[in-house]
Amino acid sequence: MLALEGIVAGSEGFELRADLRLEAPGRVAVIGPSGAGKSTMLDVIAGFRAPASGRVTWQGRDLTALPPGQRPVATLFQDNNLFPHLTLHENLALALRPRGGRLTAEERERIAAALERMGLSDLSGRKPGAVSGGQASRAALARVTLQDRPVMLLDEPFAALGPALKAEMLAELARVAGEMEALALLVTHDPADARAFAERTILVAEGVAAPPRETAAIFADPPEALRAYLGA
Ligand SMILES: Nc1ncnc2c1ncn2[C@@H]1O[C@H](COP(=O)(O)OP(=O)(O)OP(=O)(O)O)[C@@H](O)[C@H]1O
Repeated sequence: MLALEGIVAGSEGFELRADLRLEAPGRVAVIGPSGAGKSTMLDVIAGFRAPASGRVTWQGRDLTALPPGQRPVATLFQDNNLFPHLTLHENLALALRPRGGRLTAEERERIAAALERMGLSDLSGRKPGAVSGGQASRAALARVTLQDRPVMLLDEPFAALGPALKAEMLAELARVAGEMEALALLVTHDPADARAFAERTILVAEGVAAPPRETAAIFADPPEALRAYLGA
């Protein structure tokens, strides 16, 4: 269980409040208007932003004071975080050895397996600029899975892809999150993504991240803020 307890966070002139619990494993969408605070909430969970008050706990353990690298959290953002000057294999190696250094045989095997699972074995020596957008997205996803953390935060990771490829990547993400028994939080602007991917959905609007509701239920009977956002 990941819990945000009495969280207040933000920057000048903006405040987000969150009081909610998320059962793990699970797939959760985070939806709401631009500037509502979706990324702020993810930053608080990842440890990139300290809340003004409240705490973040995982399985009852207080994470609030821990730096990002010591949290059980892996993140994937829209620009997919791959280093352009490194090959796909080297990018994945960094997930295991952030400070560089020689890989062990076991680490090499894990990287090879992660690339294979994403159908990228033949492309491991290429740089991100020399593969397609979908292949780069798959490599970024492989990198997140290698980190092997039970909480995965995904901030519009596939927004740059076309609809068919995005649907394929969401299915892939659902599959790996299931295999890893992870809690996956997906920020998206597209209600179809939430419907396709998430069992539960958090609405972030008017300065509040609401407790998650069943995705089908929240879209069947949207609260006013979601109705306004959807233009319904
Ligand atoms: N580094 C920053 N400095 C100052 N204000 C910021 C900063 N980052 C975000 N904000 C403000 O905080 C508020 C919430 O931003 P946030 O990025 O969390 O929203 P969001 O819901 O993720 O938006 P989007 O859907 O557009 O990505 C916004 O009003 C934004 O302008």
